[in-house]
Amino acid sequence: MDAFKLLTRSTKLKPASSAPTSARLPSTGKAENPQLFRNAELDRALAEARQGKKRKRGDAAAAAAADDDDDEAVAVNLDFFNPGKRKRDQASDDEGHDDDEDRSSGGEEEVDEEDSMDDVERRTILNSHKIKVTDLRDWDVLHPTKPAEKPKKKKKKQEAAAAPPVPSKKEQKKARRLYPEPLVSFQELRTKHKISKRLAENVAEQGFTVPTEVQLGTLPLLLGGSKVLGASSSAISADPDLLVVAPTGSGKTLSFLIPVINKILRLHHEQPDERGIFSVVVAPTKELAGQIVNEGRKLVLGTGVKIALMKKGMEVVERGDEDDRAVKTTDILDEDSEEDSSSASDEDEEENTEKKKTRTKAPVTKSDILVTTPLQLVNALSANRTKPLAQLPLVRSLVLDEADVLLDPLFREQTLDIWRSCSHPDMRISLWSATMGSNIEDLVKSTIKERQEFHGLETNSSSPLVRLVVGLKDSAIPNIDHKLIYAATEQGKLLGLRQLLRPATASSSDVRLRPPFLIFTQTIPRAVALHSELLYDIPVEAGGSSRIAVLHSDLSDIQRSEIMKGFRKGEIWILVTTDLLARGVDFRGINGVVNYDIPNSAAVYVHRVGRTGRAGREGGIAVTFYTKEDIPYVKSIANIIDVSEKLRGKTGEKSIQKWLLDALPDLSKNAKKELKKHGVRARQSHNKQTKEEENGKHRPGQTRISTKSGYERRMENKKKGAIAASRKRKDTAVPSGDPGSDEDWNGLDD
Ligand SMILES: Nc1ncnc2c1ncn2[C@@H]1O[C@H](COP(=O)(O)OP(=O)(O)OP(=O)(O)O)[C@@H](O)[C@H]1O
Repeated sequence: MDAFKLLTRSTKLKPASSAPTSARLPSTGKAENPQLFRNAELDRALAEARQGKKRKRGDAAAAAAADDDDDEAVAVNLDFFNPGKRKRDQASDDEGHDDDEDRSSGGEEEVDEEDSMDDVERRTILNSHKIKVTDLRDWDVLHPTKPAEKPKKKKKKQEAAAAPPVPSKKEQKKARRLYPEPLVSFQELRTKHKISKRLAENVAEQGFTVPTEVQLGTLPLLLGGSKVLGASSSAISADPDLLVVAPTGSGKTLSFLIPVINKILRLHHEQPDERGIFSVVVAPTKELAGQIVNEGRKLVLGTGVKIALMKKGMEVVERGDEDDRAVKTTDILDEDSEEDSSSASDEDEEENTEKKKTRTKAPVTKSDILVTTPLQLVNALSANRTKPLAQLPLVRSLVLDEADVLLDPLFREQTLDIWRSCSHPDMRISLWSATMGSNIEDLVKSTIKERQEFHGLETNSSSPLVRLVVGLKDSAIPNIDHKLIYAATEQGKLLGLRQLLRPATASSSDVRLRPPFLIFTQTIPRAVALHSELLYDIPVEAGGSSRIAVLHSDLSDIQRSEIMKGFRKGEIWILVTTDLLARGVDFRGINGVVNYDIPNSAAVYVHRVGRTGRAGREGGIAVTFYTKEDIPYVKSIANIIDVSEKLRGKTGEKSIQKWLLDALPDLSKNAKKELKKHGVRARQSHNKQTKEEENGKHRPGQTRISTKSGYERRMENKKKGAIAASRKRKDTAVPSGDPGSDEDWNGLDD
């Protein structure tokens, strides 16, 4: 069934050939290449150069294999558990899953040093894929001044004269650049980085052909086993704390899960008696946390590593407290309220219900990896805030996915609490997002220091904080088309949206958006209202109202997961939602995103539109409607679109004309803050009189989602109310003189 054809209600659709984009829609399948910044010619030249280098070595075997499969040709030392050694021990993993496999493929060969890339190759590959790696340590840590040796007087004078001048900022910046050896193929995970065979097989099982840029850059850094050269050829030790900014849909999940699982496998082998939570992955919403667990489950299959989603009532620490055997708990905060704040800070706040119930203490989880939203884990660590925060003493990796939002004021305290509760001296943190505010780096640096001091750990300069940026920081992916459409009024937006739903009625130059797609609104009530407005826009032949759904944090967990399933399966074609789904959630074949209401910040725009164009898929469209009220807030979005098109090297007419960019007003810092916190004020509380309306700045109902005029709606409501009242009068025999009967009737409320 062609969803588009049915939605257009037209049989006069142009054939696919005349609509060239349809051939490469995200929903049509796999992307040819998930790398966003590749240079095919350069890649070919490098591959040839590497092959030439191997042949030169006169190693006949390597040369023969290089023609076949480059990675197999690498003479391998597969000592997964002992990467520093040259020879492989007969290691086995604790569960015995990998034992035989590792041994059989291990061999006693040595790592071929010459297979390491030379400096020029590393730089060329990293630069061509727009990967920039920077050592963020303070300059005096990076270049400590040598302690005075008490030299002879004469020598002391000479030394003082020859003391190196403090380098300029530019020189420091250059000196901070790092050039880790990139991962050119997934096979190298095994051959160079010695991950377990089973894990490597699970990765291969996913069917990915080449690593994405973020995988290419971060996996070697996090897995170790290869040199990380600095600009001045100084090497750093692996296993750093890592801050990653990489485009939406670029495969960050795999980038952090592989090293996390690999580290745990190593720990299982080295310390078989030590069991507990070794890794914590924090994500801002349940939907994203659930998705990470699903991805993780595919990777841990048969490795003996366990991954679990944090659930209410789950015990994460052994308290040894008898009171806890059967505790009366007060679930002060429902986690939905936490997600609400991530979705739209302004949404009508859900009343936090206090649920008092008696429960028996559950056994402590046996998972190695715990994936959680911040509040859920903090509640578990503090017994719903009735006890001091417990520690997580075994955690070696803490992953903050969508780190910028987790460190935003809304979640900051909870996230920092989790961070501080990880007390192991070897704990490393990695922070991932497609956007990262400028304040995050300083916050991360100070928290690393603070945690070390808090736990009395030694400040370890050999575990640096490294930043890896793919492409341009805080920019939208270049492989989607952006449309910024002026709709003047709320009614104009609704008309515009209906035109997208039935493009056959629009002219050929108009945007064509094929389902499945997402529609974002500013608040939950607006999402609900838009959903009911569109319910009957889908023809019955196409499945009618069952094809459109609304998802927000006021729904129950079960409803939320049912809708997610329906959308993933393709049963739901159009999903109206809030910013709850703006981040992280991966619906691979989404053809487009509609910003029915403009996002609260440029960062939210980047994340919302990044739900399409995943893993390099072409043909995704991002439509943003704006009204007169939005004009003061549109410039940052227009700028993002402009930069994205420049990145793409788009020729011809640009989506954002220069005159528009020049004409749009800049937003003050305070106004930006205000917008981020509250959204566009005019549409804050749907169906209620807003402050602006009260002050006469906006006409009443101006921001309401409806094509009907206020007068029409009032008349309709009156009619409905009158009918309801008359029924009520008929149905219930009202005892004479009952004072409640009149007061109960509230049909005329509009
Ligand atoms: N090397 C690869 N080749 C092809 N597809 C890949 C590769 N790595 C990951 N993917 C796929 O890319 C999609 C996006 O991955 P993922 O959800 O990890 O992106 P992300 O970078 O976390 O995005 P976001 O910033 O939106 O959270 C997933 O469907 C994943 O399976």
